[in-house]
Amino acid sequence: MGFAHLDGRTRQTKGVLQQRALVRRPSARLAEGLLTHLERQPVDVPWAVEQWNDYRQVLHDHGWETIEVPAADECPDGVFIEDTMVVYGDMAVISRPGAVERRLELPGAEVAVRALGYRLARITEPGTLDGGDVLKHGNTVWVGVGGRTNAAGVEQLADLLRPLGAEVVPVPVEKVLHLKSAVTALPDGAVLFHPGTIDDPSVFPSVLEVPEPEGAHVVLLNGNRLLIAASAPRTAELLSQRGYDVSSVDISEFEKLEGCVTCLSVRLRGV
Ligand SMILES: NC(=O)NCCC[C@H](N)C(=O)O
Repeated sequence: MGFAHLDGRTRQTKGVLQQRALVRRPSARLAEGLLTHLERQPVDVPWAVEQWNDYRQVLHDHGWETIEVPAADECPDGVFIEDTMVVYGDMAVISRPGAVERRLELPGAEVAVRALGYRLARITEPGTLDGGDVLKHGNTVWVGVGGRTNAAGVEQLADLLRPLGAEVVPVPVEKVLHLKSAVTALPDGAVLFHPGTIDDPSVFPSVLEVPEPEGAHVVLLNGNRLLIAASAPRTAELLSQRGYDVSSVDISEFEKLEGCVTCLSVRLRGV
């Protein structure tokens, strides 16, 4: 017996829940990726590809099917597929990245999610929105605003998701690239954060402070299983002590480009 999380509600389904994740292979031009808050460092692209394969393997080990979005080799940041869309229930909202150069990444992402049967909507001018600015838990959708995502983008997303039962909450973000560079949520809704990344953590009903910035990023695999970056060993230990089954993956080459574990996939939890 599976459960489908559509329209923000959980419905029992006859089938086994399909866990599918969109991923996109790193471009050979990865080292040219955009930087906002970090100094540029040399990037070992072949090692990045190995890390990307390891990331996919952890998803596979936990029952996820990864679906490769058509390559975008001319897009250095194409591997950060999370930014191209926001999926809620049976709707995929195609983003309008705040960085103009990343808009070339959208066509392949749109083809892939349409082929999976999702209804499509899109953010349009003057709105901008990156998927990395959108954190969902239950029917609450927190959206980072002030960096790559502007107020018009938040408003458009709210207009699209409210009819599906979502409550959209804007969160000012300026110290880090995206909202999910600062916070992600545990299965129980507790929001992980490291001091100094967001001004006002009280916007979240429940928070858990973590000992390192990278510890704020987790991917929910299923049940109590989490994926975290190898650069957050103290947080991995903290979460293990709280009863979570934590898998670590080294994504050092992506972190050099302000990427994190959530950026490398779009997780689709549907039937
Ligand atoms: N969701 C994310 O946090 N994506 C990371 C994007 C990093 C990329 N170098 C950028 O600046 O757009």
